[in-house]
Amino acid sequence: MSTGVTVRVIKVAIVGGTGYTGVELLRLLCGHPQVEIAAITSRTLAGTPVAELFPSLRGHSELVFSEPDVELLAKADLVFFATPHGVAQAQVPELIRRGVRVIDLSADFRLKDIPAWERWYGQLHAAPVLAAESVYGLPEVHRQEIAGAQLVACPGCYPTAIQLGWIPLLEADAIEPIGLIANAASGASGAGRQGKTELLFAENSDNFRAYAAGGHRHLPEIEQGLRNVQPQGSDPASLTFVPHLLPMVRGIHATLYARLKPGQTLESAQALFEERYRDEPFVDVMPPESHPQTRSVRGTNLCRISLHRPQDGDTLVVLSVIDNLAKGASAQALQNMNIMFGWDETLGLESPALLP
Ligand SMILES: NC(=O)C1=CN([C@@H]2O[C@H](COP(=O)(O)OP(=O)(O)OC[C@H]3O[C@@H](n4cnc5c(N)ncnc54)[C@H](OP(=O)(O)O)[C@@H]3O)[C@@H](O)[C@H]2O)C=CC1
Ligand SMILES: CC(=O)N[C@@H](CCC(=O)OP(=O)(O)O)C(=O)O
Repeated sequence: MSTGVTVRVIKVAIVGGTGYTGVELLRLLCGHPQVEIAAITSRTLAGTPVAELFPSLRGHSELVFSEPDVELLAKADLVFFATPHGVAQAQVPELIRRGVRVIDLSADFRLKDIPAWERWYGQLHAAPVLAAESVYGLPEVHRQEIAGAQLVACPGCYPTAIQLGWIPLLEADAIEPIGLIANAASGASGAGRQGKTELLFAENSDNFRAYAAGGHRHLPEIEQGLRNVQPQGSDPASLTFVPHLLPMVRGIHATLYARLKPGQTLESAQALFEERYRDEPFVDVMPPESHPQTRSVRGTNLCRISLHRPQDGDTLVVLSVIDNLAKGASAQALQNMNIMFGWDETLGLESPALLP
């Protein structure tokens, strides 16, 4: 997709460059022709060359980690926050005042319901007005608003896989919106690059388990996104969401269960998906009854989706896979950047998945 806008090189900065989404952003940005990476921050490793911490970037980056200083960040045209929740909401207001554009990968600006955010994240929100003004960075729904946004809140990884798997059906009022069920499993990189016992190799390998089955903080984000696309007057979508931890590094596999409304079939649902995502460069609607694999999207910005109708009953099963660090975080952030600056949406995101 070409917008005809004049192409220029912009300066970007990454806050949180020692984490998994930060380094994934850096990997992708190194191959982006319109971007100069002006700064990458770490409080713990300021002064250390990036390629010393991440040898995969030797020969690709001469950058040295800096302290996350607002004067440094304000020199950039665009700042990515790849930090735990609570960090961006404290630092973004000043950058916004100075006219810098921001893409936040954390949950700080995703929810419009601030009391809900405060309940789920257990702290007061420091910038509720900015949260109200931010644009939710799911391009398949908000492309136009993203183009003009100063602050984009990148969706969470589970919410991306799950929303893309149900949006065509809810927009067309083709499924019962109440009582949806989402079982989703994530690779361990979804939990970030931090030392938690349950993420040790000896705990997580050769093992499979659910977590937060009684309520995960992505639930309100998913419900907000699903309700946003429903026709007016519909019963608001509600779901049971159970996340699982997979003994692998990257990838999310979501299995979504919904009841078809009378008159709907596998074929009509398949037609809805094919029509809805026909022009989407990063959503692949596979033939019905196929089985998308996380491996087929590893390192890419793709979401691959397939539909099933077991035993010809009234349940429609949607399978949706993404790479949590890519379409679930950093590659989606790049897609948002491309839209914000009027570039081809696929710039820097063209490579196929890594195999094996
Ligand atoms: N991992 C995933 O698959 C996904 C993650 N996300 C979200 O993206 C964000 C980043 O995730 P991830 O990369 O996994 O996290 P990591 O834990 O791997 O990295 C966090 C980074 O933030 C920096 N940081 C921590 N506290 C501060 C602070 N107060 N000020 C400035 N920098 C700070 C850390 O560096 P240092 O301490 O050296 O400064 C580190 O580089 C999180 O909000 C996460 O929920 C969203 C979608 C998917
Ligand atoms: C496997 C794993 O632990 N995954 C993380 C999801 C990471 C993510 O997307 O986080 P935010 O929405 O907070 O940005 C979790 O369940 O907390």
